[in-house]
Amino acid sequence: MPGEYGETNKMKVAIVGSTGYGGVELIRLLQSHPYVEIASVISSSNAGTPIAEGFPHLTNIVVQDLDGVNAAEMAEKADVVFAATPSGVSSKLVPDLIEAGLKVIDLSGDFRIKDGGTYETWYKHPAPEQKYLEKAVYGLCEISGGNVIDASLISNPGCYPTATLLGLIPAVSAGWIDPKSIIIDAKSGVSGAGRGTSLTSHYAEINENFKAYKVNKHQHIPEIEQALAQAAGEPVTVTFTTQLVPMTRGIMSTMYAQMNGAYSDEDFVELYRQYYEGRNFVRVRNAGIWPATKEVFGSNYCDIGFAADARTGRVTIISVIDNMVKGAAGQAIQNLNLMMGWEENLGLGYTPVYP
Ligand SMILES: NC(=O)C1=CN([C@@H]2O[C@H](COP(=O)(O)OP(=O)(O)OC[C@H]3O[C@@H](n4cnc5c(N)ncnc54)[C@H](OP(=O)(O)O)[C@@H]3O)[C@@H](O)[C@H]2O)C=CC1
Ligand SMILES: CC(=O)N[C@@H](CCC(=O)OP(=O)(O)O)C(=O)O
Repeated sequence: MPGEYGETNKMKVAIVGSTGYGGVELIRLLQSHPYVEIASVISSSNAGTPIAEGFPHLTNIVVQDLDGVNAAEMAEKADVVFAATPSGVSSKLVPDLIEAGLKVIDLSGDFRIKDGGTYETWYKHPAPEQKYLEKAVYGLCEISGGNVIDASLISNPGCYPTATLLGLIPAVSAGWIDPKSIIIDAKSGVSGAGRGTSLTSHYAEINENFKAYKVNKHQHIPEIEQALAQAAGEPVTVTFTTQLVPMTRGIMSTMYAQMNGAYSDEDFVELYRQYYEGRNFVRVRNAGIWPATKEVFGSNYCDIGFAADARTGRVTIISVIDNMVKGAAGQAIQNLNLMMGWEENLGLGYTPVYP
Protein backbone atom coordinates (compact mmCIF):
# COMPACT_ATOMS: atom_id res chain seq x y z
CA MET A 1 0.00 0.00 0.00
CA PRO A 2 2.75 2.65 0.75
CA GLY A 3 3.74 4.41 -2.43
CA GLU A 4 0.43 3.61 -4.09
CA TYR A 5 -1.09 6.97 -3.23
CA GLY A 6 -0.05 10.49 -4.12
CA GLU A 7 -1.27 13.83 -5.44
CA THR A 8 -2.87 12.27 -8.51
CA ASN A 9 -4.25 9.19 -6.72
CA LYS A 10 -5.41 10.41 -3.34
CA MET A 11 -6.17 8.09 -0.48
CA LYS A 12 -9.86 8.15 0.48
CA VAL A 13 -10.69 8.65 4.13
CA ALA A 14 -13.93 8.70 6.14
CA ILE A 15 -14.55 10.53 9.41
CA VAL A 16 -17.07 9.33 12.00
CA GLY A 17 -18.12 11.65 14.84
CA SER A 18 -17.54 14.39 12.33
CA THR A 19 -19.41 17.22 14.04
CA GLY A 20 -17.55 16.95 17.34
CA TYR A 21 -14.46 19.09 17.97
CA GLY A 22 -12.06 16.30 16.98
CA GLY A 23 -14.01 15.49 13.79
CA VAL A 24 -14.25 19.12 12.70
CA GLU A 25 -10.53 19.63 13.35
CA LEU A 26 -9.77 16.52 11.26
CA ILE A 27 -11.77 18.00 8.37
CA ARG A 28 -9.93 21.35 8.68
CA LEU A 29 -6.50 19.72 8.59
CA LEU A 30 -7.25 16.99 6.03
CA GLN A 31 -8.58 19.53 3.54
CA SER A 32 -4.94 20.62 3.05
CA HIS A 33 -3.38 17.13 2.98
CA PRO A 34 -1.79 16.60 -0.44
CA TYR A 35 -2.37 12.83 -0.60
CA VAL A 36 -5.81 12.60 1.01
CA GLU A 37 -9.37 13.06 -0.18
CA ILE A 38 -12.18 13.23 2.36
CA ALA A 39 -14.56 10.71 0.78
CA SER A 40 -17.11 10.48 3.54
CA VAL A 41 -18.09 12.53 6.56
CA ILE A 42 -20.47 10.65 8.84
CA SER A 43 -22.51 11.90 11.75
CA SER A 44 -25.03 10.46 14.18
CA SER A 45 -26.73 13.84 14.57
CA ASN A 46 -26.29 16.09 11.51
CA ALA A 47 -26.98 13.88 8.48
CA GLY A 48 -27.93 15.63 5.26
CA THR A 49 -26.53 18.98 6.36
CA PRO A 50 -23.65 20.54 4.41
CA ILE A 51 -20.79 20.79 6.89
CA ALA A 52 -20.31 24.52 6.20
CA GLU A 53 -23.82 25.22 7.49
CA GLY A 54 -22.84 24.26 10.99
CA PHE A 55 -19.15 25.12 10.61
CA PRO A 56 -18.80 28.06 8.22
CA HIS A 57 -15.00 28.04 8.50
CA LEU A 58 -14.97 24.78 6.49
CA THR A 59 -15.49 24.14 2.79
CA ASN A 60 -18.69 22.32 1.95
CA ILE A 61 -19.02 18.56 2.27
CA VAL A 62 -22.41 16.92 2.81
CA VAL A 63 -22.66 14.88 6.00
CA GLN A 64 -23.95 11.32 5.87
CA ASP A 65 -26.07 9.55 8.45
CA LEU A 66 -24.20 7.06 10.66
CA ASP A 67 -27.26 4.80 10.73
CA GLY A 68 -27.47 4.88 6.94
CA VAL A 69 -24.00 3.41 6.31
CA ASN A 70 -22.62 0.04 7.23
CA ALA A 71 -19.00 -1.06 7.42
CA ALA A 72 -19.04 -2.88 4.06
CA GLU A 73 -20.38 0.24 2.29
CA MET A 74 -17.77 2.37 4.01
CA ALA A 75 -15.05 -0.01 2.82
CA GLU A 76 -16.21 0.56 -0.77
CA LYS A 77 -15.83 4.32 -0.38
CA ALA A 78 -12.77 4.69 1.83
CA ASP A 79 -9.48 3.03 2.76
CA VAL A 80 -9.07 4.54 6.23
CA VAL A 81 -11.58 5.67 8.86
CA PHE A 82 -10.90 8.22 11.59
CA ALA A 83 -13.18 7.49 14.55
CA ALA A 84 -13.59 10.73 16.50
CA THR A 85 -16.24 9.24 18.75
CA PRO A 86 -16.47 9.07 22.56
CA SER A 87 -14.99 6.19 24.51
CA GLY A 88 -17.59 3.43 24.78
CA VAL A 89 -18.84 4.30 21.27
CA SER A 90 -15.58 3.57 19.43
CA SER A 91 -15.31 0.14 21.07
CA LYS A 92 -18.63 -0.86 19.48
CA LEU A 93 -18.02 0.80 16.10
CA VAL A 94 -14.40 -0.09 15.32
CA PRO A 95 -14.47 -3.95 15.24
CA ASP A 96 -16.94 -4.02 12.30
CA LEU A 97 -14.79 -1.53 10.39
CA ILE A 98 -11.67 -3.66 10.92
CA GLU A 99 -13.50 -6.82 9.86
CA ALA A 100 -14.65 -5.03 6.68
CA GLY A 101 -10.97 -4.51 5.79
CA LEU A 102 -10.75 -0.83 6.70
CA LYS A 103 -7.81 0.66 8.54
CA VAL A 104 -8.91 2.65 11.56
CA ILE A 105 -7.34 5.48 13.54
CA ASP A 106 -9.35 5.84 16.75
CA LEU A 107 -9.16 9.06 18.76
CA SER A 108 -10.92 7.73 21.86
CA GLY A 109 -9.41 6.07 24.91
CA ASP A 110 -10.97 2.67 24.07
CA PHE A 111 -7.98 0.84 22.58
CA ARG A 112 -5.10 2.49 24.46
CA ILE A 113 -5.00 0.33 27.58
CA LYS A 114 -3.75 -3.19 26.86
CA ASP A 115 -5.33 -4.73 29.96
CA GLY A 116 -9.13 -4.82 29.65
CA GLY A 117 -9.62 -5.00 33.44
CA THR A 118 -7.56 -1.85 33.97
CA TYR A 119 -9.56 -0.09 31.24
CA GLU A 120 -12.84 -1.01 32.95
CA THR A 121 -11.61 0.21 36.35
CA TRP A 122 -10.78 3.67 34.99
CA TYR A 123 -13.33 4.15 32.20
CA LYS A 124 -16.23 2.50 34.07
CA HIS A 125 -17.60 0.65 31.05
CA PRO A 126 -16.82 -2.63 29.27
CA ALA A 127 -13.50 -2.93 27.45
CA PRO A 128 -13.34 -3.89 23.76
CA GLU A 129 -12.71 -7.56 22.95
CA GLN A 130 -9.12 -8.57 23.83
CA LYS A 131 -8.21 -9.40 20.21
CA TYR A 132 -8.79 -5.77 19.22
CA LEU A 133 -6.81 -4.50 22.21
CA GLU A 134 -3.95 -6.69 21.01
CA LYS A 135 -4.32 -5.51 17.43
CA ALA A 136 -4.27 -1.83 18.40
CA VAL A 137 -0.94 -0.02 18.10
CA TYR A 138 -0.49 2.88 20.52
CA GLY A 139 0.29 5.80 18.23
CA LEU A 140 2.44 8.19 20.23
CA CYS A 141 4.28 9.02 17.02
CA GLU A 142 7.72 9.95 18.34
CA ILE A 143 7.85 6.86 20.57
CA SER A 144 5.98 4.17 18.60
CA GLY A 145 8.94 3.51 16.26
CA GLY A 146 8.06 1.54 13.15
CA ASN A 147 5.12 -0.16 14.89
CA VAL A 148 2.40 1.86 13.16
CA ILE A 149 3.60 0.97 9.65
CA ASP A 150 0.97 -1.33 8.20
CA ALA A 151 -1.08 -1.37 11.44
CA SER A 152 -4.78 -1.96 10.86
CA LEU A 153 -5.84 -0.19 14.07
CA ILE A 154 -4.02 2.77 15.56
CA SER A 155 -5.07 4.02 18.95
CA ASN A 156 -4.38 7.75 19.03
CA PRO A 157 -3.04 8.83 22.44
CA GLY A 158 -4.94 11.05 24.86
CA CYS A 159 -4.22 14.77 24.93
CA TYR A 160 -2.72 14.87 28.45
CA PRO A 161 -0.66 11.67 27.87
CA THR A 162 0.79 13.12 24.64
CA ALA A 163 2.17 16.23 26.35
CA THR A 164 3.22 14.31 29.46
CA LEU A 165 4.87 11.29 27.85
CA LEU A 166 6.82 13.32 25.29
CA GLY A 167 8.11 15.32 28.27
CA LEU A 168 9.05 12.31 30.43
CA ILE A 169 10.03 9.33 28.29
CA PRO A 170 13.54 10.45 27.22
CA ALA A 171 14.58 11.10 30.85
CA VAL A 172 12.94 7.88 32.11
CA SER A 173 14.49 5.79 29.31
CA ALA A 174 17.93 7.24 30.04
CA GLY A 175 17.55 6.52 33.77
CA TRP A 176 18.09 10.20 34.61
CA ILE A 177 15.01 10.48 36.82
CA ASP A 178 13.51 8.18 39.44
CA PRO A 179 10.22 6.94 37.91
CA LYS A 180 8.78 6.44 41.43
CA SER A 181 9.09 10.17 42.15
CA ILE A 182 7.06 11.59 39.25
CA ILE A 183 4.39 14.22 39.92
CA ILE A 184 2.43 15.66 37.00
CA ASP A 185 0.52 18.93 37.18
CA ALA A 186 -1.49 19.34 33.97
CA LYS A 187 -3.76 22.10 32.70
CA SER A 188 -6.12 22.05 29.72
CA GLY A 189 -8.20 24.48 27.73
CA VAL A 190 -11.94 23.82 27.66
CA SER A 191 -12.10 22.33 24.12
CA GLY A 192 -10.47 19.24 25.71
CA ALA A 193 -13.88 18.42 27.17
CA GLY A 194 -15.49 18.18 23.71
CA ARG A 195 -18.30 20.13 22.09
CA GLY A 196 -21.18 18.91 24.22
CA THR A 197 -22.27 21.49 26.75
CA SER A 198 -22.06 20.75 30.44
CA LEU A 199 -22.08 22.74 33.63
CA THR A 200 -18.30 22.31 33.97
CA SER A 201 -17.61 23.94 30.61
CA HIS A 202 -20.35 26.59 30.87
CA TYR A 203 -18.90 30.10 30.28
CA ALA A 204 -19.97 31.52 33.62
CA GLU A 205 -18.45 28.56 35.45
CA ILE A 206 -15.13 28.64 33.65
CA ASN A 207 -14.47 32.29 32.86
CA GLU A 208 -12.08 33.95 35.36
CA ASN A 209 -11.85 30.61 37.12
CA PHE A 210 -9.19 27.92 37.48
CA LYS A 211 -10.13 24.57 38.90
CA ALA A 212 -8.78 21.09 39.50
CA TYR A 213 -10.84 18.03 38.58
CA LYS A 214 -10.58 14.20 38.69
CA VAL A 215 -7.48 14.50 40.94
CA ASN A 216 -5.80 11.05 41.12
CA LYS A 217 -8.87 9.63 39.34
CA HIS A 218 -8.33 10.74 35.75
CA GLN A 219 -8.75 8.06 33.02
CA HIS A 220 -5.42 9.09 31.49
CA ILE A 221 -3.47 7.83 34.55
CA PRO A 222 -3.29 4.16 33.40
CA GLU A 223 -2.32 5.28 29.89
CA ILE A 224 0.58 7.36 31.24
CA GLU A 225 1.66 4.63 33.64
CA GLN A 226 1.53 1.95 30.93
CA ALA A 227 3.89 3.90 28.65
CA LEU A 228 6.23 4.96 31.47
CA ALA A 229 6.47 1.37 32.72
CA GLN A 230 7.56 0.33 29.24
CA ALA A 231 10.23 3.06 29.19
CA ALA A 232 11.41 2.30 32.74
CA GLY A 233 11.26 -1.50 32.46
CA GLU A 234 9.40 -1.64 35.79
CA PRO A 235 5.91 -0.73 37.07
CA VAL A 236 5.40 3.01 37.54
CA THR A 237 2.72 4.93 39.42
CA VAL A 238 2.30 8.69 39.10
CA THR A 239 0.55 11.49 40.94
CA PHE A 240 -1.55 13.28 38.31
CA THR A 241 -3.59 16.47 38.78
CA THR A 242 -5.71 17.87 35.95
CA GLN A 243 -6.95 21.45 35.88
CA LEU A 244 -9.25 23.42 33.62
CA VAL A 245 -7.98 26.80 32.38
CA PRO A 246 -10.30 29.50 30.96
CA MET A 247 -8.90 29.29 27.43
CA THR A 248 -10.09 27.43 24.34
CA ARG A 249 -7.08 25.35 23.24
CA GLY A 250 -3.85 24.24 24.81
CA ILE A 251 -2.36 21.88 27.37
CA MET A 252 0.57 22.55 29.66
CA SER A 253 1.94 19.58 31.53
CA THR A 254 4.41 20.47 34.30
CA MET A 255 6.30 17.44 35.58
CA TYR A 256 8.49 17.12 38.68
CA ALA A 257 10.91 14.26 39.36
CA GLN A 258 13.94 13.40 41.47
CA MET A 259 17.13 13.30 39.38
CA ASN A 260 19.45 10.28 39.60
CA GLY A 261 22.54 12.46 39.08
CA ALA A 262 23.75 16.06 38.99
CA TYR A 263 22.32 17.01 35.60
CA SER A 264 22.06 20.60 34.36
CA ASP A 265 19.47 22.26 32.13
CA GLU A 266 21.96 22.00 29.27
CA ASP A 267 22.34 18.23 29.87
CA PHE A 268 18.58 17.77 29.54
CA VAL A 269 18.45 19.92 26.40
CA GLU A 270 21.18 17.80 24.83
CA LEU A 271 19.57 14.47 25.87
CA TYR A 272 16.16 15.47 24.48
CA ARG A 273 17.55 16.94 21.25
CA GLN A 274 19.35 13.68 20.61
CA TYR A 275 16.27 11.62 21.46
CA TYR A 276 14.02 13.59 19.10
CA GLU A 277 16.62 14.14 16.37
CA GLY A 278 15.08 14.00 12.91
CA ARG A 279 11.52 14.38 14.20
CA ASN A 280 9.47 17.30 12.95
CA PHE A 281 7.15 18.08 15.80
CA VAL A 282 9.07 18.11 19.08
CA ARG A 283 10.94 21.35 19.72
CA VAL A 284 13.32 21.39 22.67
CA ARG A 285 13.86 24.87 24.11
CA ASN A 286 17.26 26.26 24.98
CA ALA A 287 18.18 26.11 28.69
CA GLY A 288 16.18 28.55 30.81
CA ILE A 289 13.46 29.16 28.19
CA TRP A 290 10.11 27.58 28.98
CA PRO A 291 7.32 27.06 26.49
CA ALA A 292 3.83 28.60 26.59
CA THR A 293 0.63 27.17 25.09
CA LYS A 294 0.24 30.09 22.67
CA GLU A 295 3.55 29.13 21.08
CA VAL A 296 2.03 25.89 19.71
CA PHE A 297 -1.56 27.13 19.13
CA GLY A 298 -3.09 25.68 15.92
CA SER A 299 0.00 23.55 15.21
CA ASN A 300 1.15 19.96 15.66
CA TYR A 301 4.17 20.93 17.77
CA CYS A 302 5.04 19.79 21.27
CA ASP A 303 7.50 22.23 22.87
CA ILE A 304 9.51 21.17 25.93
CA GLY A 305 11.65 23.12 28.44
CA PHE A 306 13.60 22.21 31.61
CA ALA A 307 14.61 23.57 34.99
CA ALA A 308 17.07 21.22 36.74
CA ASP A 309 17.46 22.33 40.37
CA ALA A 310 20.80 21.39 41.98
CA ARG A 311 19.50 22.62 45.37
CA THR A 312 16.60 20.11 45.60
CA GLY A 313 17.93 17.47 43.21
CA ARG A 314 14.68 17.69 41.25
CA VAL A 315 14.00 18.59 37.63
CA THR A 316 10.91 20.44 36.39
CA ILE A 317 9.93 19.56 32.82
CA ILE A 318 7.36 21.74 31.03
CA SER A 319 5.63 20.45 27.91
CA VAL A 320 2.93 22.20 25.83
CA ILE A 321 0.69 21.12 22.96
CA ASP A 322 -2.49 22.26 21.22
CA ASN A 323 -4.92 19.60 22.50
CA MET A 324 -6.97 19.67 19.29
CA VAL A 325 -3.94 19.22 17.01
CA LYS A 326 -0.99 17.29 18.53
CA GLY A 327 -3.40 16.10 21.26
CA ALA A 328 -6.00 14.76 18.80
CA ALA A 329 -6.56 15.42 15.05
CA GLY A 330 -2.99 16.43 14.12
CA GLN A 331 -1.39 13.40 15.76
CA ALA A 332 -4.06 11.20 14.12
CA ILE A 333 -2.95 12.53 10.71
CA GLN A 334 0.72 12.14 11.69
CA ASN A 335 -0.18 8.50 12.47
CA LEU A 336 -1.83 8.12 9.05
CA ASN A 337 1.35 9.46 7.44
CA LEU A 338 3.55 7.04 9.38
CA MET A 339 1.18 4.13 8.75
CA MET A 340 1.39 4.83 5.01
CA GLY A 341 5.16 5.26 5.02
CA TRP A 342 4.79 8.93 4.02
CA GLU A 343 6.73 11.89 5.48
CA GLU A 344 5.28 12.40 8.98
CA ASN A 345 4.64 16.11 8.40
CA LEU A 346 2.49 15.84 5.23
CA GLY A 347 -0.51 18.16 5.57
CA LEU A 348 0.69 19.30 8.99
CA GLY A 349 3.06 22.15 8.19
CA TYR A 350 1.18 24.75 10.21
CA THR A 351 3.13 27.45 11.99
CA PRO A 352 1.49 28.29 15.34
CA VAL A 353 -0.87 31.30 15.32
CA TYR A 354 0.53 34.48 16.90
CA PRO A 355 -0.46 36.61 18.74
N1 LIG B 1 -11.13 17.34 22.50
C1 LIG B 1 -9.89 16.92 22.71
O1 LIG B 1 -8.99 17.75 23.00
C2 LIG B 1 -9.54 15.48 22.61
C3 LIG B 1 -10.46 14.49 22.41
N2 LIG B 1 -10.09 13.16 22.36
C4 LIG B 1 -11.04 12.10 22.14
O2 LIG B 1 -11.51 12.18 20.79
C5 LIG B 1 -12.86 11.77 20.71
C6 LIG B 1 -13.68 12.93 20.13
O3 LIG B 1 -13.53 14.05 21.02
P1 LIG B 1 -14.26 15.42 20.79
O4 LIG B 1 -14.44 15.62 19.35
O5 LIG B 1 -13.56 16.42 21.59
O6 LIG B 1 -15.67 15.13 21.46
P2 LIG B 1 -17.06 15.78 21.07
O7 LIG B 1 -17.94 15.47 22.22
O8 LIG B 1 -16.85 17.18 20.66
O9 LIG B 1 -17.49 14.93 19.79
C7 LIG B 1 -17.75 13.57 19.79
C8 LIG B 1 -18.70 13.28 18.62
O10 LIG B 1 -18.95 11.89 18.56
C9 LIG B 1 -20.27 11.68 18.01
N3 LIG B 1 -21.03 10.85 18.93
C10 LIG B 1 -21.39 11.14 20.21
N4 LIG B 1 -22.13 10.17 20.75
C11 LIG B 1 -22.26 9.22 19.78
C12 LIG B 1 -22.91 7.97 19.71
N5 LIG B 1 -23.58 7.48 20.77
N6 LIG B 1 -22.83 7.26 18.56
C13 LIG B 1 -22.14 7.75 17.51
N7 LIG B 1 -21.52 8.94 17.50
C14 LIG B 1 -21.57 9.65 18.62
C15 LIG B 1 -20.90 13.06 17.88
O11 LIG B 1 -20.69 13.48 16.55
P3 LIG B 1 -21.86 13.35 15.46
O12 LIG B 1 -23.05 13.98 16.12
O13 LIG B 1 -21.36 14.10 14.30
O14 LIG B 1 -22.04 11.89 15.23
C16 LIG B 1 -20.06 13.92 18.79
O15 LIG B 1 -20.08 15.25 18.38
C17 LIG B 1 -13.28 11.41 22.15
O16 LIG B 1 -13.13 10.04 22.33
C18 LIG B 1 -12.29 12.19 23.00
O17 LIG B 1 -12.14 11.62 24.25
C19 LIG B 1 -8.79 12.80 22.44
C20 LIG B 1 -7.82 13.74 22.62
C21 LIG B 1 -8.13 15.14 22.75
C1 LIG C 1 -10.58 19.38 29.62
C2 LIG C 1 -11.16 18.01 29.68
O1 LIG C 1 -12.22 17.79 30.22
N1 LIG C 1 -10.47 17.05 29.07
C3 LIG C 1 -10.93 15.70 29.01
C4 LIG C 1 -10.08 14.94 28.06
C5 LIG C 1 -10.90 13.80 27.57
C6 LIG C 1 -10.29 12.95 26.59
O2 LIG C 1 -9.58 13.34 25.71
O3 LIG C 1 -10.64 11.67 26.78
P1 LIG C 1 -9.96 10.38 26.27
O4 LIG C 1 -8.59 10.75 25.83
O5 LIG C 1 -9.94 9.50 27.44
O6 LIG C 1 -10.75 9.88 25.14
C7 LIG C 1 -10.88 15.05 30.41
O7 LIG C 1 -10.13 15.49 31.24
O8 LIG C 1 -11.56 14.02 30.60
